Amino acid sequence: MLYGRLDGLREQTSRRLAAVLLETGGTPQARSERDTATAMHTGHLAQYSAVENGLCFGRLDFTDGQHQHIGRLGIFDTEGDYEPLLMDWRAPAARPFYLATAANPDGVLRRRHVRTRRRDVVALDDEVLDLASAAPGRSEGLVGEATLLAAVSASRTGRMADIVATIQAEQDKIIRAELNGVLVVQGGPGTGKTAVALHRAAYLLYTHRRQLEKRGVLVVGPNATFLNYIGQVLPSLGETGVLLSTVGELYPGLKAVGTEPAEVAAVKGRLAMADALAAAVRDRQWVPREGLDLVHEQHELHLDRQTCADARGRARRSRRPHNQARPVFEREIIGALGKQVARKLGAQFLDADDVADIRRELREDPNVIAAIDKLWPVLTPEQLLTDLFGSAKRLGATSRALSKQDRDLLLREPGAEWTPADAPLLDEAAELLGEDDRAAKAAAAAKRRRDLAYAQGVLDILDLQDEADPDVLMAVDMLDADALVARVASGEYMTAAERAADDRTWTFGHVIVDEAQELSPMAWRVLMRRCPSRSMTVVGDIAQTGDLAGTTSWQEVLGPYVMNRWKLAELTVNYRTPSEIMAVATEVLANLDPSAVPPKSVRDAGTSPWHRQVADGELEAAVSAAIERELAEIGEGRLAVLAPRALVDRLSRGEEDLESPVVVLTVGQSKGLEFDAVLLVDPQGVLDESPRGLNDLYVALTRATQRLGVLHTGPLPEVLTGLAD
Ligand SMILES: Nc1ncnc2c1ncn2[C@@H]1O[C@H](COP(=O)(O)OP(=O)(O)OP(=O)(O)O)[C@@H](O)[C@H]1O
Repeated sequence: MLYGRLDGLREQTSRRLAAVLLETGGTPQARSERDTATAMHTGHLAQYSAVENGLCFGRLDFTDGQHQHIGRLGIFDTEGDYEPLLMDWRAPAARPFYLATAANPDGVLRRRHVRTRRRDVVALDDEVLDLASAAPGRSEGLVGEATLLAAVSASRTGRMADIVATIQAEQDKIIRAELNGVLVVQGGPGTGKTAVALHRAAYLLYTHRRQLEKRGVLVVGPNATFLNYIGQVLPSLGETGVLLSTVGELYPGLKAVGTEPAEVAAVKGRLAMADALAAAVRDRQWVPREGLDLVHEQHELHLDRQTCADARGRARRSRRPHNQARPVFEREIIGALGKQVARKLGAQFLDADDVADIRRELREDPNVIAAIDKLWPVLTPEQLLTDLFGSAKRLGATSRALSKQDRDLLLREPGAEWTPADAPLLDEAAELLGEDDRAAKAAAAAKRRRDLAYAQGVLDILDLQDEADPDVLMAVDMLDADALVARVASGEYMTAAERAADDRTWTFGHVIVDEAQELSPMAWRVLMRRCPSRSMTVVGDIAQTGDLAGTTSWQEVLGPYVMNRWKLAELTVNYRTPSEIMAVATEVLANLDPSAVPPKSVRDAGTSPWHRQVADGELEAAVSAAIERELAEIGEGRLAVLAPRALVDRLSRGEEDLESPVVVLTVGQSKGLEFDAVLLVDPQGVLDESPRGLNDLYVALTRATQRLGVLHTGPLPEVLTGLAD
């Protein structure tokens, strides 16, 4: 019945969309309403196809004899009295589905989980919430245990799936937490932090749609692979208005593909870089000790040191960003030069118009422009950083913020590719420099003239073609070039997320940060600029911090922005890693932080993780053999080989992505991901590779949902002695 309704909705919306698209003409307001209707119907159609799988996944039977079905979207009985036939999982009335327990049934008599494949029901799991089943020790507070265990034990596909059918109570509280303020979600590996973050985005958009639709929601992840891994979840929940991005991609157009030593990235991530960049900008506002000579139309002119210093002082006191302060500087310099020229011509013979002419000629003289460019150059963020990192002398100007050692680390060959750690610096530089928007405005005006000419051309052609029948109303009768350009340029068809992706200064209604422990202080500055309302969800695990610039304390990163006004929520149950593997990982965690409490696994795998020592020359062969054995064990699933960077190329098996049966990755690349089986090669190498080697080892051990094997050539690191030979 519900699928029948869904088909009906789809058909009705298609018809409405077709009708709107056929309409033409009308007032500008009618046109704008039409555009809104088009966007709305298109959005609904996308949502209807997104919810096709698992449309209805639950049913609640209440003690008063009523019942309610729960699903991916709300469907109402439009013929009768508008009763909900299917309740959206995000609606308040659906909450008991996630929260009711035998001890606290909230009017629920029975909770049913419905599992479907395509449009067929394949399984039902019922929980009767009566006192008999509330006996202690029966289940550990898990809701819908059978369905949950089926979900967590299923083979992985290489893409993350949504968890709407089995959200657990501690997760539900976070997903539905209030919109405002900063909420930190701390939880061990596999506790569903990523899943919770994404479902929270869907929940917030549903509950605060009016508030959030305009500014959009941003979800930040650590790298493109991870974003690819989680990319399907929100569409499967029917939400398309969320921008998924790395911090680097928030700087439009940047391809941060370069690599660099971890220590260099660590320096770039430090807060001191903000002061260093401010100093680097000031350093470009030059006052030459001997002044500057220049020639203007046969007049030999001289800008003395004091004149330059005064002009610089004026421009700085304007408190505008560097490029926007340049017109102030220019006005001062032109004024000073104008006086010199006037004196040479005989000031007493000149009137105000002559003086204005002199100034204009000065402003247009390439020699004068070149002189001003030397003293106060217009700079792009890219130029500023390239010049700074390419010169020990320029780096010297930052010595108040950076030590000699830091500056030596930053020095690099010109032409090097941008790295992820450069992205927050470019963004910071863009803030300090501002845009000299005179050029941009002129370019925009020129573009508009071209667009208008083009639009007129299009309309002329349409007009010519239709000359045959003067009685038929044509596009040209209703649309002039102006309106055509406005319609295309207004971006009315774009969602907030699409517009935000191209705009460095866009501010979001809510920002969700995943793997937040990895972000450097400079990256936090970027995110805070994008979220002045400080409505944020910050998700991570400080025991998994691998980046040297990353954090080991939430207060440390958030304090500068919200002091202690942030809330902490914790997740304690591990849905990914079986207890046998978690026992090994717990040993590592205890070495990392003796006070840390490991998350509790929901299930046993029934097999023990293993290790094997092999001779160095036989490593490749041993890895291949182990891959074959493990693949035979996991059948449909995915396997990852995790190794130190130095070994990854040696072990790589050619083209592969997350959906391949086997991938070879560094531990850093595997962060946030999961696989049915994991082969960890050379754990000692992982430990030696970074000062945060223990954290990396902890991450590597907690990626598997079923099986874990460790291959090593040297002795087994002491923290892993719990493994079976
Ligand atoms: N309530 C749930 N029902 C079903 N599966 C769940 C639930 N919660 C989490 N999972 C599953 O557990 C796995 C781990 O979740 P997720 O990747 O969100 O954890 P995480 O806390 O982000 O882990 P890490 O810190 O290691 O990145 C995923 O496969 C997720 O689908």
